[in-house]
Amino acid sequence: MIVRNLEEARQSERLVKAENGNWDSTRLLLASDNGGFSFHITRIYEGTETHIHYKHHYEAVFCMEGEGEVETLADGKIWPIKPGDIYILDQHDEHLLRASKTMHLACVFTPPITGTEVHREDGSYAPADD
Ligand SMILES: CC(=O)NCC[C@H](N)C(=O)O
Repeated sequence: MIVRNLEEARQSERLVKAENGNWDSTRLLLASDNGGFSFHITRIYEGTETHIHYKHHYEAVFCMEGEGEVETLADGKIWPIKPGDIYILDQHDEHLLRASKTMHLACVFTPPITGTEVHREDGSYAPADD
């Protein structure tokens, strides 16, 4: 059994901030917990645009608060996102994530991330065995 608290985790190294200041993410469950997935609470700050391309991970993102949109680059489609929506990058979709109102997201990654990942130049996180 594991119990963790978001506010407590935000006071620790579990809180990771994007180098460009666009988002932060509190990694509540990680590869070291051996569950086969990781679970994060992410804030995407209002007025930001982030290029993301998880080539080595599958991610599901549930919006709890805020407002924004995802633009999938392969087809130029815009997907408005509001509380209650979930989007799933089942095709390792390259996309732009924009927040018009700071978004609070619950994110699940498989394979799990190790904890310190931030986006590389190409929008990806390093694969688990890197
Ligand atoms: C939605 C998304 O991928 N945002 C970037 C941060 C990521 N959720 C993470 O938790 O590392």
